[in-house]
Formats: sequence, C-alpha cells, structure tokens
Amino acid sequence: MTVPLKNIRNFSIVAHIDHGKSTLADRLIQMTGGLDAREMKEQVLDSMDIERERGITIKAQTVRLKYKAKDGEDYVLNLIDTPGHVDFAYEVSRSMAAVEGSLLVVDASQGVEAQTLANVYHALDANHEIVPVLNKVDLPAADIPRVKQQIEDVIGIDASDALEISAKTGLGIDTVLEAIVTRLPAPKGDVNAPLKALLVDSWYDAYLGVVVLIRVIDGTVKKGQKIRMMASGAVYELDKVGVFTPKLIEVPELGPGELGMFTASIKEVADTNVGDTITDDRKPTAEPLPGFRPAQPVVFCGLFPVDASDFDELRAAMGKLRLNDASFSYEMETSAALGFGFRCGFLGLLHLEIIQERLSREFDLDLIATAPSVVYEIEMNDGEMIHLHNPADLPDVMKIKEIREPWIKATILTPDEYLGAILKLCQDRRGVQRNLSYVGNRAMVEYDLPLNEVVFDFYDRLKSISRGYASFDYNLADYRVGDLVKLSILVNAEPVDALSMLVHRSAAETRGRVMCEKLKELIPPHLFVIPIQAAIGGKIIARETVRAMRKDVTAKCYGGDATRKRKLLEKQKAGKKRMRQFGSVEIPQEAFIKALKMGDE
Ligand SMILES: Nc1nc2c(ncn2[C@@H]2O[C@H](COP(=O)(O)OP(=O)(O)OP(=O)(O)O)[C@@H](O)[C@H]2O)c(=O)[nH]1
Repeated sequence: MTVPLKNIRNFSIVAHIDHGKSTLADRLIQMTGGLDAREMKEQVLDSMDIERERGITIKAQTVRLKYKAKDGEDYVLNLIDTPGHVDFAYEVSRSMAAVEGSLLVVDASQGVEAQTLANVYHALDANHEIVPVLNKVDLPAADIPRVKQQIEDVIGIDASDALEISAKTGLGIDTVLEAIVTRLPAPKGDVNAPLKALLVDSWYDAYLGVVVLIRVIDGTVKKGQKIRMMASGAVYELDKVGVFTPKLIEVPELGPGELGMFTASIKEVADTNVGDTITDDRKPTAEPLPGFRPAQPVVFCGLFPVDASDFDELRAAMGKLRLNDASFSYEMETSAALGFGFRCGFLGLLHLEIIQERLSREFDLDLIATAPSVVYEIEMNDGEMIHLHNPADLPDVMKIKEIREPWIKATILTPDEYLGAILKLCQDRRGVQRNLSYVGNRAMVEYDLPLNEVVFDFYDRLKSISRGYASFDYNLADYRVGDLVKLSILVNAEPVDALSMLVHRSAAETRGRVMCEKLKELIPPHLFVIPIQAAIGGKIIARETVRAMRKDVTAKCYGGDATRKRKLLEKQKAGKKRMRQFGSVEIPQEAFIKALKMGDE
C-alpha cells in the first residue's frame, strides 16, 4: 500500500552556505529516529562529501522521515537536499519541482545573503509554501527582529510567525517538524492515472549501478514494471524500488506524492536526464511534465597533463567522472603548446573547479588548465550558426556577421564600505547596473554582466576587494552582440594556440600587453632575440623582446671536474623534457602554466 496523500509532506531546505542547512537536516533525522546514535554520523546529507564514498555534494539526495504529529497521525516527511550553487541551477529547479514546500533557513546573526535570495526565488518559482526559520538563535549576536524585518523587506514573505531555533543545541526542532505538517500542503496526485514521475537526479553507485531518484506524480512504480523515459525514449524493466531513510530500504511500490529511487540495469547516467518524465511503457501518460531541458555546458576549458605520459590515465579518470556526472563533457584536443589533452565542458566555474580538484586529488593527476571560455554564438555571413567553445577555432573574421556572448544577471550583497570598489569592478567588466538597494546596513547591487568577464577571475577579485564579505550569485540571462576580437599571442612569429582568447576590443590591448610582459619574464633567453607579440587578426597591438644570451651551463665550471660537468648537463637534459618547441624556440611548460594564471597579476 502506498502512503495516503494527506499524510505526506515533501520539502526542501533553502539557505545560504553555512547558515545551518546540514545541521538542521541531521537534527530532523535524529529526532525522527531515521538512524540510531551509532549510525548518526555528523552531516549525513553530505554523505557524498569528497572524503566519503562518492565525491562532491552536487547531487540532490532525499531522506524519508517518519513523524507522529501532535494530531496523533503518522506522517511521512520527504526532505530533498538541493545543490546550493548557481552552477547547478537547473538541478535545483528540478529538485524544487519535486516538493511542495521549503524551510527558509536564515542565520539569525548574519541575515539574508545572496544565495538565500537565489535559492528562495527557485522555491517561489516552484510555487512553494515557505516557512521562515531563524537558526542560530543561541548566538549572542543573533538579532531576531532585524532578520525578520529583512526577510519581509527583501524577500517579501510574512516573517511574523518565523520559527526561532538552534539546530546546534536542538532548541525548537520540534516546532520545525510540526510546522512541516501544519503549514506545508499535502501533495496531489491520482493513483489510478497512468504513471507520471519526475526524474529528479541520478548517480552511479558501485554496487547498485545507476540509481534514479524520482518523484511520483500520478500512478505507481513497482519492481518488474516496464517504464519509459519520455525524452530519451529508452525503456527499462525496474530492478529495485526503494526509499532512503537515509539508509536504502526496498519497498514494493511508490505511489503519488512519494519520493524514492529505482534501479534498472541502466549503463550510464547519460541515459537518465534530469527533468525527464518517466511513464509506464504499456500505458503511457498523454503529456510529459513541463520544463525538461538537457544539460548544457556553459564554460569550457582545455585540460592537459603536465607530464605527457599521464594522458591515458587522464582519459580513464575523465571516463570515471563522467559515469557519475552527465553534465560534464570532454573531447580530445591537441595543442602545440601543451600537447595532448581534452576540451572539457562544465555547467559553470564551480563545476570546473570541482572536476579539476577531483582529477588532482582522487586520481593524483597534475594538470594544466587553459583560460576558461564561455560558449559564443557566431552568425556567419551565409546565415550559418556556430557555437564556439574554443577561441582557437574562431572562423575567418571576414566571413563572420556577428558574435554574440552570454550575459548574466548578477546579485551582489556587500557591506557598505566595499560598495565603491565593487561598483568599479563591475563597471570595468562591462557591467550594466540594474539596481541598488539596501538590506539592513548592507548594499544589494544588481548588475548585468558578460559571463566572459566573470569567468575571468571576477569572483576572486570580488572576494579580495571585500575581504570575503561580499556574496555573489547569478543566473544566465541572454545572448547579446559583442564587439569581440580574438587575441593571439605569437612567440618568435608563431601563434601559441593555448594562449589565444576572445576578448572585448576595449580590453584587448591591456590584456595583450600583460600577457607579453609575463611571457617575457618566463621565457629563458636563447642564442637569438625572441619577439613576443600580441595580435588581433594581422595587427600587432603589443610587443616585448626576450634578449639574446649565450646559454652555456658548463661555463661556470672552470677546472676539470668531469662529474660536476656531467651532472649539470644531465640536469639540463631533464629540464628539456618539460620544454615545448615553437619553431626554433623552446619554452618551458612552466611558462604556459604561469601565463595562464592571469588572475594573480
Ligand atoms: N551556534 C550555532 N551554530 C550553528 C547552528 N547551526 C549550525 N551551526 C554551525 O554553523 C556551521 C555551518 O553549519 P552547516 O549545517 O554545515 O551549514 P550548511 O548551510 O549546511 O553549510 P554547507 O553544508 O557548507 O552548505 C557549522 O559550524 C555548524 O556547527 C546553530 O543553531 N547555532
């Protein structure tokens, strides 16, 4: 038997990072007896933590709690954990679509932050009932009236009956459970209608294979049933059906309003698209759920092994990561400067960092990343449309009608004293100011910015000029025509592919000059003069010169110490392995790595 709809509540917790989402989730699990004390390790919902089994917490997880409410009835409460970062906005929106309500957790000593806003907007978009929860009221710095006022002013929801809790001490957790039952709506659905379920998430598990997390809307799913994924058309027979408590428990079936998982000998997560509708193969539903969208990488960069012999290992590692993360894409690429590697696509900058971090930590690979690039839309004179992810592949500019670039809507919250510097930063990055308002004593600025300027160290700069106090959030808005040019770097008249980039015309000269100056420092002198140039098309816009020098390492060794001489020569030979040849110029690979780290000028 499935659970009656009126006894189900489905909810998510939305919060800014560090406001206590995981601590509260753990408390709820503990209070409802989902795990005994021994099993109750800290921060259970973060069980996909990099140190633990399956890597980073980018995946939504659910936990089913049993709760006997004050009205004497037994309820099933399904908590869905949503990824907290903007890169995973689509995953967040699908998780939100799977539940009816949200707890809005705000740190009572900090107040509303940029991610609080971004996440609560997702919840409002999904028509959630929202219960405001002020956490950390045990802290002396907690200012309950001020934060309540902020929630009303900034988010525009009634905060007069906000709960006041401490997830750390356990104060008020019972009021949270009661509020979930009394203030959030029960789900709706028809058990007799054909199966209609939302694919919320999927991941690869070493024991179970691909695990698919679903929210049933209508009908039921059972073991042995043949289901169809409506977007991909794939048909599978269900192997296991279950729920997480948070331990996995198999159940005979899942009915309307329920959240759970199934397995079905699916080979790759790439076959299970988040947002897809799952139905019965023999008795399908007429209409899929709205809003399906395939994963679209928005940021690309090249990843190359520092040591060329690591290439096969890198390929294998990427294959493994991809098993678990269908939104990460890669294809082989060769670069004259960096050798063999891969062009990789990511959902955003954090996603890029996560993958890079995992490749180096879990697979012990030493990698070089080229500057991140966004996806440009290029309209050719003959009407053809090209999506460009690698600036090195820019077609002949004479044949291009226009280049369009992605823009974002950014929200920045900052203490007043850093506002001036932040406005200047946004302005320098071609930002268009949309709004400026105050949230308590902090300024909230809204800007439209070209994503291309944000992937280029924007976040680091923002953090450093605000001493870490500014918070930042964005979503992709649209594509706009931009006066963009390809900046090429030439060493001894040869273009260096890994260093070419698309930049706005107004920034090209400065960017080119900085790059030339850097390379001048990094390229060792040769026996001849080496020009380093930055160019737009055929036009040189900056130039530096590496002066000639006699390169004789043995010159220092006067006298006839043969061993010492040999040692030096060997040392030089070993150094050579790391060199890349450009025409007659040898450039140490270190030079590229450093030149690519433009952020630390
Ligand atoms: N004093 C106090 N500290 C709390 C309370 N709730 C959480 N914390 C602390 O705040 C910090 C962040 O809590 P988390 O639960 O990890 O926050 P989170 O929002 O899940 O953060 P991420 O997992 O990083 O997104 C931890 O050090 C907690 O111990 C509370 O009620 N009072």
